[in-house]
Amino acid sequence: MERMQGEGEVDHLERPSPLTDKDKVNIQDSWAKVYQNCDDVGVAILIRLFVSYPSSKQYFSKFKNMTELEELEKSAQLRNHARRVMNSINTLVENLENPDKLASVLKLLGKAHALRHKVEPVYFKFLSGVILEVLAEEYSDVMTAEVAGAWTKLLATIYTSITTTYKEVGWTTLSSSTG
Ligand code: HEM
Repeated sequence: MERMQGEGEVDHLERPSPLTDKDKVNIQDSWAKVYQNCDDVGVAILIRLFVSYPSSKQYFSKFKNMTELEELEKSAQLRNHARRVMNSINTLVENLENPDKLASVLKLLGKAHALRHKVEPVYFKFLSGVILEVLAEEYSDVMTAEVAGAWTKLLATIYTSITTTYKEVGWTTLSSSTG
């Protein structure tokens, strides 16, 4: 069953605080391990999103009607998006010291998802929660409370930046005008 919107577990994503130097090192070190299994982890994250929040499949023309897990796992569109998500996160992690680059990558992402793919911003919040969940499960040795805290901050920054871009491109007007 679809999880409820606005669950407490992801509420903290709305209150980002700046990354400390220690946070940056924690993110980079843990990501280096995760990124070694880029394809598998990316697919695991997206599958978890689509299983926990089935309505998130609506945006993907090729698998929006798929319900079988095995079928979903094989979808080229799912695997491509998994790779794109992982590569984008990799770019962000590589540029933690470069706020201008971070801002421009996030702005492009926000624009593409708002204007081209028309994804409701709440799905970015769901995806952030799912990323934290899957990393905690699959990399429990690496994801100490401190490391998880650093990731929570980064994901909160991503979410805030995406929602800011959505507002800039007029998403509020768009959704209220279409009911
Ligand atoms: C951290 C979060 C995310 C990242 C980094 C990300 C990244 C990307 C990238 C790089 C692309 C391809 C470039 C483009 O079209 O501009 C893309 C396409 C797309 N994204 Fe995302 N995405 C994220 C979250 C989401 C979410 C939450 C959804 C919907 C539930 C979504 C739906 C889509 C769709 C439908 C496409 C087009 C797919 C296609 O053409 O096959 N994305 N995403």
